[in-house]
Amino acid sequence: MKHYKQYINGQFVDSKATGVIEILNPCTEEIISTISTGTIEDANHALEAAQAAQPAWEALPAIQRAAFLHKMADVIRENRVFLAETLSKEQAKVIGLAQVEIDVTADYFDYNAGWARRIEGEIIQSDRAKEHIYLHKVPIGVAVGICPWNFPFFVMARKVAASLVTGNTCVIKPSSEAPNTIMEFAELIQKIELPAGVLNFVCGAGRTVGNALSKSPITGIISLTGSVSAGQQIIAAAAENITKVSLELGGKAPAIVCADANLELAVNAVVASKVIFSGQVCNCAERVYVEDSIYDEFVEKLTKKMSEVTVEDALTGVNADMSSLVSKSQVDKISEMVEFAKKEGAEVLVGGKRPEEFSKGYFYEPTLLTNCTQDMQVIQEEVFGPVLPVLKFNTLDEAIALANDCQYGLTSSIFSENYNNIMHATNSLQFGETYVNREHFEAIQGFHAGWKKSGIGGADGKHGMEEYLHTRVVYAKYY
Ligand SMILES: NC(=O)C1=CN([C@@H]2O[C@H](COP(=O)(O)OP(=O)(O)OC[C@H]3O[C@@H](n4cnc5c(N)ncnc54)[C@H](O)[C@@H]3O)[C@@H](O)[C@H]2O)C=CC1
Ligand SMILES: O=C(O)[C@@H](O)[C@@H]1OC[C@H](O)[C@H]1O
Repeated sequence: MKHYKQYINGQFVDSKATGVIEILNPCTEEIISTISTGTIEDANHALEAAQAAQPAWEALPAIQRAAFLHKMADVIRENRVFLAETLSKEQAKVIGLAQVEIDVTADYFDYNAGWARRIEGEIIQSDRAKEHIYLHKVPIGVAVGICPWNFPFFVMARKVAASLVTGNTCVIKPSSEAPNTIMEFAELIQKIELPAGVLNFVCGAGRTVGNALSKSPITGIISLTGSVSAGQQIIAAAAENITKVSLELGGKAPAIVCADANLELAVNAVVASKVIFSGQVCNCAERVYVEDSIYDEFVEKLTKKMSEVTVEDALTGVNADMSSLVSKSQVDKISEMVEFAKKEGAEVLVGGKRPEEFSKGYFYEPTLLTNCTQDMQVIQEEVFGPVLPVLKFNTLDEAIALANDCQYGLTSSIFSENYNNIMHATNSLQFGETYVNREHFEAIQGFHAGWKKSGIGGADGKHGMEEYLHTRVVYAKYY
């Protein structure tokens, strides 16, 4: 069985930690690899390597830094099937979606390489004669990327590509639930001869390795994708040095379905927004508000569609819609939330339990709940699984108020054929993203950013790239 070492300063090295974390295939519960529990010394060693490598990396013309990103994209494409299988096995992502994640990640590196010639400053008119005010955009220094397990490979690229093209060096900490694909990538890119220390990968626990990366004075920016609780702990650790944070945390996305919506389209989009990666995505539809006059018809169609969702082994179920959840703790959490919702009065129309046909794995049935009320736990707290609660509304203003009654503010959607409804909703929903008549999923050239407890800062596009830049202002007086 493979043991992944730490990748620090251009070398694969053993951690001094004696403990290992076992990585399971969630569908079979078989141990497929191990990583080190990691140490604070590993984290500091990686940060020191990144710090030492940074001035020379920044000094390279951006177009030369971008050339390395294109090479990373090429390596991913050359190994696309192997990487997709690795990803599918370590986290139970259905193979089709795993392949999409790998392919989009290659595109992401190419896309970010495209910023090389577009990192632009400004020249501003001064109030003084013979003076120019220059705004320079400069790298922050060392970027730390702390990754989640749900889209581990893509999210790693989000942090690496934007930080490297802007002239930062980078330390990545993969999630201990799904480090394999990232660590295989670390091995595969050896052939591109990236200067040592520019990109480092340190595995280990969040509370030790992640914490050390977050509180070090070397770290210039910490980008986390993960839970609210990890975000809060990282803010506390970053407070010591007032280190910049960019946090993409949880979500509780509402989907609003108006009476004038195209119901077929709405049903398909809502289900797609729920079952992608078994509902374990921050974007996923977590609650649906349906206008009273179409409620029965919509729920009937939704029941049919949710009943048709197929659940299979991630690697062999080539056409499956979803597979196992990522871990025992995820399936236990979701089972408890559904049981609690039932106690609070919810009615289960589809699913509501672990499927009997799997003797191993952390599977949970696609689940549809009705008879829900706004104050229930399943409406207020993130489920992060294949559970869809449905509620009724009478007016659009009521639906918007219910949607906004939430601690999160990442994604949301509205289904309507009425331009005024759509404009009113998109202007009133307190969410970083609103999708109109389509499923919830962002584009690499957009800006993925949550409001409220969903985060600070954001990723993707021009604004995501600029997260990794400081502004230096020079007042240049001449005679
Ligand atoms: N927004 C998102 O994309 C994600 C949200 N989640 C939510 O979080 C829940 C728990 O999943 P976990 O894997 O435990 O997520 P988590 O938030 O604990 O882990 C995400 C990453 O943060 C690291 N981390 C955790 N605590 C840290 C700390 N104190 N300092 C520095 N790094 C730290 C972890 O090692 C991991 O690499 C899920 O049920 C889901 O609700 C989980 C993964 C992704
Ligand atoms: O769920 C999230 O927060 C992210 O991990 C997710 O990864 C791929 C999607 O594009 C992101 O929103």
